Amino acid sequence: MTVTTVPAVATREGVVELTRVSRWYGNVVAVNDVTMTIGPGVTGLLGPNGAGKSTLLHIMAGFLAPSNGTATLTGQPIWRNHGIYRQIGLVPEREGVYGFLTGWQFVLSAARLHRLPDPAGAATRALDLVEMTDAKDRRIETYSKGMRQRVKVAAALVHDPQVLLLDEPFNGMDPRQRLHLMELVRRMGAEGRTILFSSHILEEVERVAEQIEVMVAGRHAASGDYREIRRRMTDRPHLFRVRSSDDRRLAAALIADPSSGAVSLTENGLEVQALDFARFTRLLPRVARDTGVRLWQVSPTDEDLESVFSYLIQPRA
Ligand SMILES: Nc1ncnc2c1ncn2[C@@H]1O[C@H](COP(=O)(O)OP(=O)(O)OP(=O)(O)O)[C@@H](O)[C@H]1O
Repeated sequence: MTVTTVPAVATREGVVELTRVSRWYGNVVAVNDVTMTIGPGVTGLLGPNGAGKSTLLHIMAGFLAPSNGTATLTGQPIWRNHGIYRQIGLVPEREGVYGFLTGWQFVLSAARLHRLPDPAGAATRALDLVEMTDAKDRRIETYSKGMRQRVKVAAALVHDPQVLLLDEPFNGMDPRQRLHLMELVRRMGAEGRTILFSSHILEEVERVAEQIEVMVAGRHAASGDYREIRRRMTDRPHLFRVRSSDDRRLAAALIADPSSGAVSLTENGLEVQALDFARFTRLLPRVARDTGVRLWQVSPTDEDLESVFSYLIQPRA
């Protein structure tokens, strides 16, 4: 007997698909011609501030209409499709919770808004899932950041949606709270839900997500396994500024090694492009020692997130 497993993308069950989606606000193009498929499991949506992550999540949640293109879930359009809204939960970035309510009241009101047949039962299950049962009768204003986030997740999950979208869920949490929420996100993904969360921190994304989608300046910059994305980020040429007791002598010695690319002398010292990052970081102190040059300053000039991400969107040979 042959057993055939049908991939989720083929059946499109629980699959969110964006096809050539753009969204603009007046003159601002927040999302620019994005085509993306998000299937069951955990996917991280990575990008610097202003990349268009929140806009994309809101389009997927049915909160915003695309200005152009289509967004579907399980093959059905999302925008103004009430049946589909039932299958999506969104945890927004902003707090959006009333501190005077208890966790129980907050999640129960979400269940009532969905007109669930058994709101109390649904609220109990959702609070249990995020391990907030013990604290459910305390007012939200007494919760820690992590607890508030988990209660927001419970409200977004109260109708048991297939798709859960989380906007910067780990922001502002302490490490323990972060681990706890990461564990919850992983568990929900393993149960077969389609989970997409946004972040601007690669380390955060790669600890939870198998698949990463990278957004830069409204464009879909890269997509893939986190190892591949990390490799591309580390392998890019790095630019360093170096100040030393004898820049000229150091430059001559560095040029001789293939791990340094262009080396230029400037008023502020040397600018060295390291083609092989790991090799260059070993080379520089060795060369300085061998040539008797003292290093005063070694600083990366292109380490900000924008330049790392920009590198990802450069066309490659
Ligand atoms: N309602 C709006 N009106 C005008 N411009 C907007 C609006 N919402 C977002 N933008 C702009 O669209 C672009 C994308 O914003 P968006 O919030 O989607 O990015 P983001 O990646 O989620 O960033 P952040 O992490 O800072 O929220 C930004 O330039 C932003 O200023």
